[in-house]
Amino acid sequence: MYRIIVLDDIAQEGLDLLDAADGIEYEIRKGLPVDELRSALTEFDGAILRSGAKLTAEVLEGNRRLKAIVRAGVGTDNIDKVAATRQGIVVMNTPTGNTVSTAEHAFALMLALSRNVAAANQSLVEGRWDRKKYMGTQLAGKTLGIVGMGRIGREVASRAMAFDMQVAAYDPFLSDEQAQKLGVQRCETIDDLLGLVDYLTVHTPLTDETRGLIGKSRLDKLKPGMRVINAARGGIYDTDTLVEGLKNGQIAGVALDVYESEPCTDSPLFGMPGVVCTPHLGASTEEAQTQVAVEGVHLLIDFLTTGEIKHAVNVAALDPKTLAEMRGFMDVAYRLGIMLSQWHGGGIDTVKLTFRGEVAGKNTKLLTNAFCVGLLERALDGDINIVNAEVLLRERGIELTEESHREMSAFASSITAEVEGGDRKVTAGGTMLGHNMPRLVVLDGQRLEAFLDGGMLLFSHQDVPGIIGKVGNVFGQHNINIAQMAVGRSGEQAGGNAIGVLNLDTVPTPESIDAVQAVEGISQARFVQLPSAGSLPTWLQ
Ligand SMILES: NC(=O)c1ccc[n+]([C@@H]2O[C@H](COP(=O)([O-])OP(=O)(O)OC[C@H]3O[C@@H](n4cnc5c(N)ncnc54)[C@H](O)[C@@H]3O)[C@@H](O)[C@H]2O)c1
Ligand SMILES: O=C(O)[C@H](O)COP(=O)(O)O
Repeated sequence: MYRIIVLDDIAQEGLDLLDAADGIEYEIRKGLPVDELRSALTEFDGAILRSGAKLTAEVLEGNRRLKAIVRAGVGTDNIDKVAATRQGIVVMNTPTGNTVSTAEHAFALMLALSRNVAAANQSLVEGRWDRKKYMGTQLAGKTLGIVGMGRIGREVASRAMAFDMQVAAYDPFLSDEQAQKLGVQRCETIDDLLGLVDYLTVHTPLTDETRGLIGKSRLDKLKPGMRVINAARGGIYDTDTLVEGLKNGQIAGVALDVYESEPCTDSPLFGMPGVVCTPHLGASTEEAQTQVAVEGVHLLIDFLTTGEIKHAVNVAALDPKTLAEMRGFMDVAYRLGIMLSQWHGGGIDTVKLTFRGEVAGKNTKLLTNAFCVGLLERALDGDINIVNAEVLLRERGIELTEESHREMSAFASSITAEVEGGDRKVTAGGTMLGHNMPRLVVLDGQRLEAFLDGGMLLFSHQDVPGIIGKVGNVFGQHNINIAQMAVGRSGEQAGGNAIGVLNLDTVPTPESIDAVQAVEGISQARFVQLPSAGSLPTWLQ
């Protein structure tokens, strides 16, 4: 008998499936305090939950029985995935079941803001017939800004267009071509978007990049009198900034469904004029709850009874022999992905991977997935791994092609990646030299040899005397130590295009990068951050 624990309210349709499944029994145990939760989990093989239960490292630590956790919903931020992975627990979610309901809720909040629905209702039921006070604004003709054009962001966009709104969007993975197809105006940066929009809605996970997206430094960049909506994750807008913006009129309305800490029954925003809030109801429709419960229960039963893993958001089990054999080149592929996402720096349309030599005869899917993890992980807050990376890449409309050639190039094995989007194409080749030493051996067609490690400054330049010395001087003046340096060029003759790579001991200041960029003969300089050995994902350790 497999035992499943149900930790939050899920739809009856999901429970009916559990009742009907052979070899499965379940218990509903909601609202357990930490100690009881920790001990309860040791009696079960699988768990299913929503955003209520918190599966922290403390709760999961030492568990030898639990093998799978299913989130009946999207966000897995209430599950410590690093801890789960270390415990060998697969974490899965149901990425699409509540997409439409959440988009509709964001839209409901936008309409409620525009027409003062909540405040007018409150005033009426308190006995006032106040038609003057609640003058609203029309959505048609206004511009909606969307940060995060994933599943929910795109559904919101199509609804906004049906309401005759213009849509401007920012998402690092949105290319011009995709934006054109979706009928939205793509903004290069978040700041480009902010000044344009009458309404702003966010549909990203909470990451280091999205936390405090609207904070004090951006308040005066907003179009005066605009309105903001958050049905993604609490913390994306800074609460104090929203309060200040409402008070000084920079912001006319705030609608929130999510909070930094939940449950939340106390916020300085509650009760302020122009504020409408709901208690995390985005996914609370009969349709969404039925879909996520049914899908979630299927995921658990299939995993426990057949070993099938779908929609995993942490590391999938790989047999130890394959992993040992492939780990070095998976590391190369992963680092090339991280480097090229930053070196390209914009929306990506196509990725081409070429495997040469011995590695071409191995399981190159693992290498492709490792590359895709590197390419996307900065935008996806770690909810990406070697199991789901390729699917997530293709879901974003990025075309992926792979080629394998058994004959060797200059190295026994190598990986070349070509990333294209907008009018920019970047390429990089990598290999392993020695034991566990990922190296960059080609960048944008120029041969070189550099460590794929830590902070790196990449710069394209003319192959003329004096440039390297000037770059060295800049970093000397800014007290930044250069650990390693490599230069390369495509041909044998001087005078053409060349590339330089510096491994730096500290993160350079924006001023120092500007100073490098200003050196005559340098066409482009960019700092990229790669992981050091201690900060690799678990599947590479
Ligand atoms: N309120 C609710 O009940 C509810 C329901 C479902 C989902 N959510 C939350 O909504 C969020 C989005 O869900 P989804 O299914 O659309 O996810 P998704 O993965 O399909 O889309 C997220 C998008 O955000 C983009 N992104 C990441 N970092 C970014 C950044 N710094 N700037 C701009 N864009 C960035 C990604 O490229 C991606 O396209 C999740 O956090 C999820 O937990 C809330
Ligand atoms: O990430 C999600 O799926 C939503 O935030 C919904 O959360 P819920 O399942 O607790 O309603």
